[in-house]
Amino acid sequence: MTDHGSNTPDTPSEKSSTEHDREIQATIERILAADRERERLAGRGGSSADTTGSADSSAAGSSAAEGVEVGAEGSETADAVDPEAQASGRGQRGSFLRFGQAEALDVGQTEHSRFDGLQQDLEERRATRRVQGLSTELEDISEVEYRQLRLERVVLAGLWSDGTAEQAENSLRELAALAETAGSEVLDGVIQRRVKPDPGTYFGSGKATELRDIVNEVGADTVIVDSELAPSQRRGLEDVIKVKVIDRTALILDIFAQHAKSREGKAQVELAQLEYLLPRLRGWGESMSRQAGGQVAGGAGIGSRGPGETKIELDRRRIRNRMAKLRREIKAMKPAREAKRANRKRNAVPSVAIVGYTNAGKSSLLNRLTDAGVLVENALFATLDPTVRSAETPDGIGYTLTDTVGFVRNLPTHLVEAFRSTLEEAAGADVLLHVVDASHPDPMSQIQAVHEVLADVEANGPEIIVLNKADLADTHTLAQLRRNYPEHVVVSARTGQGIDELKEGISRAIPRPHTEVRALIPYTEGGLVARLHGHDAELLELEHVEDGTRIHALVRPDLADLLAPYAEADGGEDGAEDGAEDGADA
Ligand SMILES: Nc1nc2c(ncn2[C@@H]2O[C@H](COP(=O)(O)OP(=O)(O)OP(=O)(O)O)[C@@H](O)[C@H]2O)c(=O)[nH]1
Ligand SMILES: [Mg+2]
Repeated sequence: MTDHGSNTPDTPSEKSSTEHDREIQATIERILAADRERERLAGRGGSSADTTGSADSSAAGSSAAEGVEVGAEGSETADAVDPEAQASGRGQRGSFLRFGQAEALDVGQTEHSRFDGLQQDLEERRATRRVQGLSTELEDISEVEYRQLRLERVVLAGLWSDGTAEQAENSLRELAALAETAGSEVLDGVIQRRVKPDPGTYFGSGKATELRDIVNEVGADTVIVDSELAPSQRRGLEDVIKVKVIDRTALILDIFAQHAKSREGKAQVELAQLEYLLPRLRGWGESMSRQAGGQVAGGAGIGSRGPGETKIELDRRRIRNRMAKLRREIKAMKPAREAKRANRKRNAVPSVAIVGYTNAGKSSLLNRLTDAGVLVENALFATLDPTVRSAETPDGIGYTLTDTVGFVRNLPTHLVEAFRSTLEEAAGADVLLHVVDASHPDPMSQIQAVHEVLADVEANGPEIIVLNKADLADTHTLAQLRRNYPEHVVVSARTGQGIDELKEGISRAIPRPHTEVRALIPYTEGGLVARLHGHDAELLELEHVEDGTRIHALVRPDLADLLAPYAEADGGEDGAEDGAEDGADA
C-alpha cells in the first residue's frame, strides 16, 4: 500500500491497480449478468449440476483426500528444511515455523458406512463445484477475489501472537482443513511469532519477502492468511509476494458459497460475500482514483474525484441495491420457516437441535438417531441447510431433530448475521445436543467457540454435551471432558457406541406430555385412541368397556383439549391455551 508510484511507473502496486481496475469492471459486469440470469431463473430452483452430474462421479469417489495424498512425502520442500523435521512435517526457517504439506483431513476418514448419508450428494456437490466455475450465478461477484482458489496450490501463513505454540499450530491445521475443503492443495504452512500484525503487510516486509521465497520454492499460486486482513494489508502483501493473497474469512465464505444448496442459504451466503466485498471495493476504488488522478489531473483534489471515483460510487450503489434486494428476499423466505416452526410448537412437538463445531459429527449423529441419510463428509461445513427429521424416544414420545450448520472459531461476523435465522432454529429448540469431536487435539476451545455463538443467538435451552468420536479419542482427553461437563454422553456415531444412552438422555431432557387425563372415549372416536397410542401421549392405563375406551394418560395440551368432552372425574384439563381447530385428526 506504500503507493508512491508516481515516479516509478512500473511498481507492482501500480500494476496491480490496473489489474484491480479490470477486476472491478469484471465484477460489475458479472453482477449485472448474474442479476439478469437470476431474474430469468427465478422460480426454477433446479440444481445447476443437472447436466453434468453423472459425468463426474468417478472423480468424486476419490473425495477430499485426493489433494492430500500428493503431499505425503513432502518431496519438493526439502531445501532449507532438515529431513527429520520434514518427516514430522515441520521445519524452522528464520522465525517461521514451517509445517510442510498438510494432511488436515485425515485420509483414513474417507471410508463411509451406511450411516454416512447420501454419498450421491457428495458426488453432486463435487460435480456442482466444477460447474460453478462456469455458471453466472451471483456468487460469482466474489469470484474476482477467490474463484481460482479451488484446486489451487496454496501456502498457509499465520501469526502467533498470543496463546501457546500448540494453539497456533491447531489454528493453522484448521486453516489447512478449510483450504482442503475448498478444494486447494496445501503445499506448506508457516507461522510467525509476532506480537502485533504489521499494519502494512501484516507480517512485516522482511517476513513477507521470506514468504515470497517459500511461495516460489514450492510453486504455490496463492497464500492464505489465517486471519481477517484489512483490505490494505491484503494488497500490501500481494505486492510483495506477487501471488494472490486470501484471508480466512474469504476462504470460509468460499466454502459456504460452494456448499449452499437452498435458495435461502444461497441468498444468505451471497449477502455475506457482498458485505465482505464492499469495503474491499472501496480499497480498490481509492487506488483507482489515485491512479486516475495521476493520469488525468496530475494531482490530488480534482483527480480524487475523477472518473474512477464516480465509477466506484456507481458500483457500490449497485452492490448496495443488490444487498437490499437480497435482504428483502431473505426476509420474505423467513415467514415460511417461522410458520413451520410455530406449527411444531403449537402441536407441542418437542424440538432437539444438534449443534456443534464443524466436522464434529452432527450429521452422522442425526443419521444414527433417525436414519436420515444426511450427507456426511470429512470436510468443513458439509451441512449448511438445517435438516429436520422426526425421531422418537425409546418409550415412543415423538420429537424433532434438527441438524444445523457447524460453527467455527472466529466465524466471520457477516456469516453469523447471514445465518442468524438458521441459528435461531437452534435458539428455539427445547434441548440442545452439543456434539463435540472428542478426538480433536483441543476440543475445549471448540466447545467454547460454540458457546459463544450460542450465547450470541440467545440459545439457552438445556444442553447435553455429546462427546463423539469416542472410537478415536484418547482416554486422557475423554476423562478431562467428562470431568468438565457433567451433562455428557460419550458416543461414537461411527460404531454406535453410547447411542442408546444418548436416546435415553434426550428422552429425559425433552418436555414430556404432562397433562393428566382420564376419559371415556366412545368407540366412534377411534382416532383419538389412536393418537393416545402415538407420539404425543404417554398411555398409563387403557380399558375397553361397554361405552367405549376408558383411558388414563399423560398428554400435551392440544390433545387434552380434544379429550375434554369425554373427560371423567379426576381428569386434568389444564392448559387449554390454544384452540385446536384441526379437530379430530384420525
Ligand atoms: N471415527 C469416527 N468418525 C466420525 C464419527 N462421527 C463422525 N465421524 C466422521 O467425521 C466426519 C464429519 O462428520 P459429519 O457428520 O459430516 O460432521 P458435521 O458435524 O455434520 O460436519 P459439518 O456439517 O461439516 O459441520 C466424517 O468423515 C464422519 O465420517 C465417529 O464417531 N467416529
Ligand atoms: Mg453436517
